[in-house]
Amino acid sequence: MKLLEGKTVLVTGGSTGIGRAAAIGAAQHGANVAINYASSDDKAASCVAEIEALGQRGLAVKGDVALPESATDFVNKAVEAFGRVDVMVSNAGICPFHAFLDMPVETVDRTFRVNLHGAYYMVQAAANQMVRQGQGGAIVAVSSISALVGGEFQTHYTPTKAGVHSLMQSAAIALGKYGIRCNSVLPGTILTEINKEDLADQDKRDRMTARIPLGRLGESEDLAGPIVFLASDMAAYVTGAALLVDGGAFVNLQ
Ligand SMILES: NC(=O)C1=CN([C@@H]2O[C@H](COP(=O)(O)OP(=O)(O)OC[C@H]3O[C@@H](n4cnc5c(N)ncnc54)[C@H](OP(=O)(O)O)[C@@H]3O)[C@@H](O)[C@H]2O)C=CC1
Ligand SMILES: C[C@H](O)[C@@H]1OC(=O)[C@H](O)[C@@H]1O
Repeated sequence: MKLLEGKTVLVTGGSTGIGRAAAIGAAQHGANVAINYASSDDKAASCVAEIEALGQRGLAVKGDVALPESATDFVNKAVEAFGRVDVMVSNAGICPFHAFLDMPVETVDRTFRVNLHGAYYMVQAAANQMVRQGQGGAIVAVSSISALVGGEFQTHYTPTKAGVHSLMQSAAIALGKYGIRCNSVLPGTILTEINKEDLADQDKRDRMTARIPLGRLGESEDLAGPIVFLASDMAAYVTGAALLVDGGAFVNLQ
């Protein structure tokens, strides 16, 4: 059964990792998909090619999510190409690992702007388009297990993920009257570009893996199903929810 037949899905940070897996998952479920990305032209083009190979329409729009104008530009270009927006997956994010006491101001500022401000502008732009269309919609934000727990080298990052989680809760209230559902996924540790360097440390990798009841770190594709589900009518009565997708890591205290 295809869950997103005929829908238009927008994904920020769709060139690689979780965003790319979400974009391909949406196309496999019958959606036309527009992706935003920051700089990886070749990877964005190859994602569009993969969407088109699935028989769907694809579009890549370059833009820094930290800038409010990137959000309106992304939504406008998607509407120009596909006529409407049914789903926004707000996913783009960065995590430049760094110690707390000497954290550069620029690193804090950039991480907040990309991860939190970026999500805010994208969600707002998509919601305005959905309200104009008058037929509801679905917004799925990629938050993190890090919205709930800390990280020594992520003091600038975990607050942004808690912020994204909170944004989805407040947006669910603000947008419910328009039939727009807002939910977040909370991935655990997923093997992508964002943590390639950090997880090159085999000791850390082994420690992270040992905490996971399902016995392995996640792959980007592990997020595709949960994101497609929350975006689809199968989740018609789900809003303001947060779905952990972490192999059980969060609950594994002892
Ligand atoms: N991997 C993990 O363990 C976890 C990841 N997450 C979250 O998942 C999301 C995706 O991360 P992940 O797939 O792992 O990372 P990747 O580094 O693989 O992908 C990041 C994506 O975001 C895009 N991006 C980065 N900065 C910007 C920007 N300023 N404007 C627009 N696009 C941007 C990148 O585009 P480009 O390629 O062009 O730079 C790329 O498409 C993030 O929000 C992250 O916080 C949450 C929990 C765990
Ligand atoms: C990038 C990290 O490996 C990853 O990001 C998160 O949000 C997870 O908590 C992991 O720490």
